[in-house]
This record gives sequence, structure tokens and C-alpha cells, in this order.
Amino acid sequence: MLALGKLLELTLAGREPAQKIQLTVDGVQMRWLSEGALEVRPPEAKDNGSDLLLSSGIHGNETAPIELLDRLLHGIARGEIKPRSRILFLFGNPEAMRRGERYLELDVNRLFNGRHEKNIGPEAMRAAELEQLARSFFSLPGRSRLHYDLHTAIRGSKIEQFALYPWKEGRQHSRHQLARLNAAGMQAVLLQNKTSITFTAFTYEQLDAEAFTLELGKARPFGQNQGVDVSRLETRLKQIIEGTEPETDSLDGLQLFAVSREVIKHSDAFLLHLPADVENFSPLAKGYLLAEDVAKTRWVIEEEGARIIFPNPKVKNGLRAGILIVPCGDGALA
Ligand SMILES: O=C(O)CCC(=O)N[C@@H](CCC(=O)O)C(=O)O
Ligand SMILES: [Zn+2]
Repeated sequence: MLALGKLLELTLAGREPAQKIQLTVDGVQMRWLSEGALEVRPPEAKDNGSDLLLSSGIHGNETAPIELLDRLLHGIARGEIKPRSRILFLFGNPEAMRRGERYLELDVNRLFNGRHEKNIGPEAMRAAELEQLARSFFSLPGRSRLHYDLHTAIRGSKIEQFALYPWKEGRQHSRHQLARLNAAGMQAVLLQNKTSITFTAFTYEQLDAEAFTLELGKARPFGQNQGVDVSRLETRLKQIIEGTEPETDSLDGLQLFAVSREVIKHSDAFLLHLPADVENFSPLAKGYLLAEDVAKTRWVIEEEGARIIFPNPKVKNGLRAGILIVPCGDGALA
């Protein structure tokens, strides 16, 4: 296998490859751009005009998505997967990956869309670099742009695999993209309704990409992901890469949710009234006191059919400590 196919090994070892550009037997170019960043270019005659950004390791302890991208890269470097798309592979937070931690000082996935400029330290610099790498990758005109940012969650989930779809004023969520996600094994999609500071919010809002955060199961250390079944997503990604993706427009079985409210932690007095092992998508009854914070702030459930995802009272003050979601229809899709 070409040495650049071993991007994960290089990244975990903190090594820069001696040779930055390599060609596979089929003339596919692999180009190392920076730590944890590698571009794949099909030969011009094979290029189908689509650009695909695949990122993982934005949270360093979310290893199933990192292993999935590693397998795809190996397949390309060995000539077993024959790309017709340009691809940018990114491992988001290499130092956190080496330490097996979500982040060191700052959550990289809260540092996009300008937030890195208001912070200092390695993670703020990395977010700026990731923005630059994505901006440059998606700068070619007339090509389709797709970004999947792959994650696993801190806790178990009543719905194992789901996507979060960013939002931008004046732009409609795409039915075709949801059908694609359905075919890739996602069981639910959360349609956002405001701007955000995540990586996919940046590529969606600023780079005009279709962009999704994909949650694939529960976070576990490297080599312990047998319980995370990414086979349907992996098959679909190979098809997208090779330009052999079957057409689909079916949303059958896909559950759609809208954000009702984001629960923001304002102070150290924040209290979340949920068991530590509560699962994502757990239903919450109307009238339930979900959280309390400074100045007698109370979060009481008012919504019919409310559920909670990503509850986390340990986030830094000012950040999201959970999302309250409600079921929604597909009427607003383009
Ligand atoms: O399990 C959790 O609480 C977090 C899992 C995770 O990392 N999720 C992403 C979602 C990003 C988005 O909102 O699009 C995150 O919190 O960064
Ligand atoms: Zn994550």
C-alpha cells in the first residue's frame, strides 16, 4: 500500500511523510496537505465533478468514524476503491486522538464560524486551519459539494444512527440528501433552525456545501468498535466515491425532528435533572423540570413529544448542554 494511505498511522505518530504526493496504480493522486489532512484526486478523465469532504476525529475519542475513514483510505491507496470524486480526508483534532480524549482545552466543534478568532491555543488554531483546508478544497467552481463530519456520541441512544442538518437563512433542506442518508443507514435527521458554530455549520453556511454531522453510535477506544455497525454508511460512501451510487428518493422509515430549544449552560450553578446514563432521544413529559441555572432560570418542558439529545451538564459555561427536539414533517424540504 502507498505510504500516504497510512494517514492515520502518520497522524497518531505525529509524523510528516517524506513524500507528500503519491500516485496509485490507476493514476489517483494522494496529496498530504498538513497533519491529518489528505486530498485524493481521480485522474482527470475519470473525475465526475463531485467534491466530498470526509472528516472525523474532531473529537479525539470518537474512534469508530476514524477507523472507517482509515479503511476507505487504505482501499484507495491499494487501488481497491477507484475514486471518481475529489476527496478531502480530515482528522480533526490529532492531539486529542493521540490522547484518546474528546478535546484538550477547547471543543474544536464549537470553534467554527468565527469562534476560533475569539479564542487562543492549539484547538483554536486547528479550527482555523480546518476552515482554511475546507475553504480551499471547496473553491473549485461548478462542482457538487458534500461534507460528512463523522462522530460517535458520549451516551447510548434510542435511535442509534442519526444526522444533524445545519441551517442557513433562505436555504431549504434537501429531500434528495435526506434520501441519501436514509439509504446510508441513518434512522433520523435533526433539522436545525438557526446558525451554529460546528464544522458542518461552517461548510454549509459559508462554503455552500451540503453538510451533515453523522452520529454513528457510542464512543469507544480504538479497536473496540465491534458494536458500532457502519456497514451501510461505508457501502454508500464507497458508492459516492466511485460514482456508482444507486438513485433513491425514499424517506421511508426516516424520522425527522426539529430543534425546539437549545439548553444553554450559563453558570456553574447549572443543574440538569436527568440520570447520568440517560439515552439520547429519551422522551420528556410536559411539565418536567429539566434544568435549573443561576438567577432562578428554569427549563420546564412545554413541548408535546419532546425528546432530549446530547445532554451534558459538564460543558463550559455559555455552551449547549442539551438539545430539546420535537418530531416534524417533511413539508419544508426542497
Ligand atoms: O454525545 C454528545 O453529547 C456529543 C456527540 C457529538 O460530538 N455531537 C456533535 C454534534 C454536532 C452538531 O451539532 O452538528 C457535537 O456535539 O459536536
Ligand atoms: Zn463528536
